[in-house]
Amino acid sequence: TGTSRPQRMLKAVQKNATKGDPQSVISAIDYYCRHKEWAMNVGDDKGLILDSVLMEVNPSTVLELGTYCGYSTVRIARLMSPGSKLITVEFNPAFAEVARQIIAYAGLQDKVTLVEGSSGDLIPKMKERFGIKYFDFVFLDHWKDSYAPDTKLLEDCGLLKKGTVLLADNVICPGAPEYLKYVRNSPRYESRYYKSNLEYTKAEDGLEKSVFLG
Ligand SMILES: Oc1cc(-c2ccc(F)cc2)cc2cccnc12
Ligand SMILES: [Mg+2]
Repeated sequence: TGTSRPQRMLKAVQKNATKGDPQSVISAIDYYCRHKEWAMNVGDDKGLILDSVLMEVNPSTVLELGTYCGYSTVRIARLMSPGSKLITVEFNPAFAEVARQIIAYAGLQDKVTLVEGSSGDLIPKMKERFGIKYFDFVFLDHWKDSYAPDTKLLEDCGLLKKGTVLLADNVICPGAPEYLKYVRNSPRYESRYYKSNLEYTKAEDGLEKSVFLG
């Protein structure tokens, strides 16, 4: 066998980015994925929308579902205020291992708690394990058919408060139709679609921002 795509991405970061400089880590991954081999990071186009929505919220607590290699973890954590906390959940241990190293290379390990496991199992444990009362911001970027059930689970576990912002990746490609139906038809959310491109391609994709109304 040999190296995996995530391992090659990590090598590209170690070669081309500056330790402790999150922006250089982001640029190194974007360059690698645009010019060497595609990978399923949120990417630079949708990443700019993620940045602006995140800055608008300025959250104290963030939940990310789907870490992959940590690209969006770095994008989010680099913009978070001192003392704020990001919990990121990854099911795949090989992805988690690479993500830990990329997050540490960016120097953001103090803001980030990476938890390995299934979101469905971990969400009910957030309060007891991490002392989380509410999440101010949730980035959904894991398996698309988990978006809706995990959102309902966050509601049922009392982890959303009035004003919590959910931002979901890939609502067009690969698509999350059940999730869109749920947040767009529920009186408990105010949703809007940000049209963009599938990472590193010309295909359409976009982000859905949904504000929990309590
Ligand atoms: O941003 C993403 C993109 C894709 C994707 C894979 C193959 C395609 F041909 C198109 C899109 C999958 C994801 C799975 C989980 C989280 N994000 C993803
Ligand atoms: Mg994605």
